[in-house]
Amino acid sequence: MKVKKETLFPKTKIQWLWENMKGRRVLYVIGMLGTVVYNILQLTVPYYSGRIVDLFLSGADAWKNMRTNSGLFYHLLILMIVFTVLRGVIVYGDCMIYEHVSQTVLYRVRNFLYDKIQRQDMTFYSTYRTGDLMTRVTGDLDAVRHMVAWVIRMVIESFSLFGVVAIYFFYMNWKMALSLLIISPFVFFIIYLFKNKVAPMHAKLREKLAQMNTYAQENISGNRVVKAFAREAYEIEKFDRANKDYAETNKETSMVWLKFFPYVESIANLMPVVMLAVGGVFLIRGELTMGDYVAFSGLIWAIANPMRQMGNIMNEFQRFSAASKKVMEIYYSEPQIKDALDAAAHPNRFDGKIEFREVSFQYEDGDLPVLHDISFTVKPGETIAIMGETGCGKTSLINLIPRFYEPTKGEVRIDDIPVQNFRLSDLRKQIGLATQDVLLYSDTIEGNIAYGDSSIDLEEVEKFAKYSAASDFISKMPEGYDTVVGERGAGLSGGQKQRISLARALAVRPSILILDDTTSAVDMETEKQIQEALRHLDFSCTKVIIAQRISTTMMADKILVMQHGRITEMGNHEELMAKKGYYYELVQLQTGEDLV
Ligand SMILES: Nc1ncnc2c1ncn2[C@@H]1O[C@H](COP(=O)(O)OP(=O)(O)OP(=O)(O)O)[C@@H](O)[C@H]1O
Repeated sequence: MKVKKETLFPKTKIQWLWENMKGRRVLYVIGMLGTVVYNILQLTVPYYSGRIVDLFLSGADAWKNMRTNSGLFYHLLILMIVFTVLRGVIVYGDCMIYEHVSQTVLYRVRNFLYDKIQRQDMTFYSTYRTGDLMTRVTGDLDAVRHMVAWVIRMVIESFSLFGVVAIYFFYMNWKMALSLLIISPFVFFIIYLFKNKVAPMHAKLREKLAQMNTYAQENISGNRVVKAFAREAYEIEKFDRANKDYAETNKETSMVWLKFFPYVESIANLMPVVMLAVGGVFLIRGELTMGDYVAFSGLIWAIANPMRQMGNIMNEFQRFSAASKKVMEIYYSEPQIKDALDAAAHPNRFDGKIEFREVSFQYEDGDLPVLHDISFTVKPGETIAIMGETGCGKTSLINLIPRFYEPTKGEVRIDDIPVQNFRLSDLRKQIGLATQDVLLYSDTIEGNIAYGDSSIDLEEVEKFAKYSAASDFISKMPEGYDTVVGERGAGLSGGQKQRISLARALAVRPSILILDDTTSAVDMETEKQIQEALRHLDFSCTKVIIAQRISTTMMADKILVMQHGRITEMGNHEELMAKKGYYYELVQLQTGEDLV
């Protein structure tokens, strides 16, 4: 599949969030309503304070009221306390709701992404770097969680607080309210300008983080190469540069707000000044009671703080925007290679006939085709050997059998059925593959061999290890088949890893066995043993073997010689020797070295 960097998503970011809140939406709406409610309750303290001041502290009858109407005083005081406690309880419950829903979204999206990534095809893996993918499922996803848990809450909090208090201000004294609120549109304009500046910064920041994570991941997994070339200092410096770059971009992003902050802060700070000046005049003129003045000043923060908070919210919103785009890119990505809608189930073993019909192939990011008009047939149970100089297209050819890639022209058939007509799982279950680059899991040797079919018992594992000439060295290990091989099979030689990988491919009893230079690192004697074992497997199996050694190819029923993506010679050992072409020359060359 061609993974487009600029993808149009079927849903907006907020719709996508909403979709992933399924099952928790009602709870989330309750949370949002709770936010509005506890912000309304913010009014109660200044309201009751205002009334207490007017009735019992500053009014002309204050002292008299206190003596004759002390019940009301305590009543107001108790209500103030009750509402304060109630507000505290709602805030607590509300925080729990936001946290709970955000964790649910995080869990759901993370699982979904992992599932998506697992099902992607080869092009996806060559398009995305591991560090970048890791950033998407960790840092980017956390920005999404933060949106649900904090940003949305802050938006509701700021707007509801601002709105409720503005209405209350107008209710108390519209002239006073207007004087205070008239400057607020400037803040929105400043925030709008800020948004335009900070949005690209967050996109850049996110790329820098992915770059840094990629360096870290590559260095950790490639530590042996680093050590072999004594490049530790170089790698440390490279990471340091990426780290510094990230830190600088982070700083730059923060600085953007600092450019706008003084204006917003000045406007917010102007509020108490306006309050003092205009409120004072209104008090003197008798247009405002002392109680209302107290209520106004007790709530002035509720107008100023949302203004201050706005920058922060916009900043976090842009972070979410940059991160969610990256997450959604994976979320909505579809592999090109997937089951055809009419793919029929094929649970039985294949006979093992393989046919390439005028197959050409080019990688999507490649400039030129790597395979040209490849045609050949392998009968069930036969062994075909593919040879040719490095880069001539051998691996590309065998990758078309399990549909890791699709031919750009022509058709690959198994048992006379185009491979596209099988379900991918049915097709791949019937193929045992040992790749050039051996990757063993951090598991026991037994676990690694039984990876494709965990139902097989130790006895069978031992049998497959015998086929691949691995049983001798495994039994010499102190813990035998229980030996845990580290990440990438550390602690084993290249040839040992290859033999375990071969046993793993055989352990699924495949109808088609594909070996990509699997015995290149084993000695001649061991390779002979393996070839002999492969001829006497206790199940029928067509073998496709990429090999460079004549000792392997001469036993094959058919040999394909490839040059520059084309088949230049085809036949068995005797036929190709008689041709006196490239194969003959190779035999001459190797006979002097290997075959005596
Ligand atoms: N994922 C890829 N994307 C783009 N080009 C690729 C990719 N993999 C291989 N190629 C190119 O395709 C060509 C054939 O590569 P391939 O791995 O099939 O050769 P090979 O014969 O198996 O080589 P070797 O013997 O070294 O393993 C090479 O030119 C290689 O650069």
